[in-house]
Amino acid sequence: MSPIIDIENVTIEYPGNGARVLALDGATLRVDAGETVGLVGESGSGKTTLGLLAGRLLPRSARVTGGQLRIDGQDVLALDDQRLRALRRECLGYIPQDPVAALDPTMRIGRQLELVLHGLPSDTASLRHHLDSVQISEPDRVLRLFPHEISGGMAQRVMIAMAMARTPRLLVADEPTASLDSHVRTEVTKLIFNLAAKAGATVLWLSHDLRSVSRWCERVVVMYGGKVMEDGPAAQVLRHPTHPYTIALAASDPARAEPGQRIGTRPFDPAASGTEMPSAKLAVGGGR
Ligand SMILES: Nc1ncnc2c1ncn2[C@@H]1O[C@H](COP(=O)(O)OP(=O)(O)OP(=O)(O)O)[C@@H](O)[C@H]1O
Repeated sequence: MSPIIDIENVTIEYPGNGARVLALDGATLRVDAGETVGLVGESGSGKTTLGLLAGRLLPRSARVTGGQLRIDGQDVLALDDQRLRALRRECLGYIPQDPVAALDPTMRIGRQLELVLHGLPSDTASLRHHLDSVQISEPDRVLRLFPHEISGGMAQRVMIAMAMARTPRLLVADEPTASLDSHVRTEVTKLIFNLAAKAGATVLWLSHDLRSVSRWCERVVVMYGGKVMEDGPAAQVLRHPTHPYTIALAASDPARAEPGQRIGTRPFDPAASGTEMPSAKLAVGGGR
């Protein structure tokens, strides 16, 4: 059986100020169906870029300059628009970091959910059911509201409902609790993993929160400077890290971490370790 995510040596650049930013620098990752994978790494290490790549959801300015990508066996970079839309619809659920920005400000919540459900039952009872599944109270009222009329936490629950509405095979969640108050983070994290388990979805969980990763993910992948640095069972990677960056990372022991604790840039000094790994590499030669 082919892996659900098969990223091979992918390189992605963004135009920067006079130079290009190498966001992914030969990233390789294989994930089998049913796995729960925590993708961790400091800010700028390439997690979001890799998550967006899975659905070819990258901003227009991004340029894939090398490598191969298969999602659920399909060569995503070669798909035409129609097939790409079908892949996103049939296979992928995506929960973004910023739910409010991801919702269409001009459209009521109910209408946006209806569009996601295209081709599936989308009568009021069905819409209500999807909001119930993410524990939104008064779903009938919420269906009639515009995004600016709901809180950030509610918007994130709406995004979760949309991501799960078509029972995705792969759920990519990009720090979905980062914008939430600490007291609801645990609850929302549990909700997402429970819904994913019920749907039988593979989860790629992009996070700075080591505690949530160690609690919910069976496997941990550590990124640094656009590369995968370490990859293995969560308990092993976090308890017996081998790469200098992961050693520094795991020094902030997840068991002692506060809920929502972010992984900073503090722990690892590449110069001191003798390893050259700037976190966001600048490609030589200026813009393209
Ligand atoms: N739209 C963009 N335009 C230019 N550079 C970008 C863009 N998006 C990301 N980058 C750069 O690409 C590199 C990787 O960023 P990315 O957002 O993938 O990292 P990340 O690990 O997800 O960070 P964070 O944890 O802060 O979300 C960084 O240097 C970032 O500044």
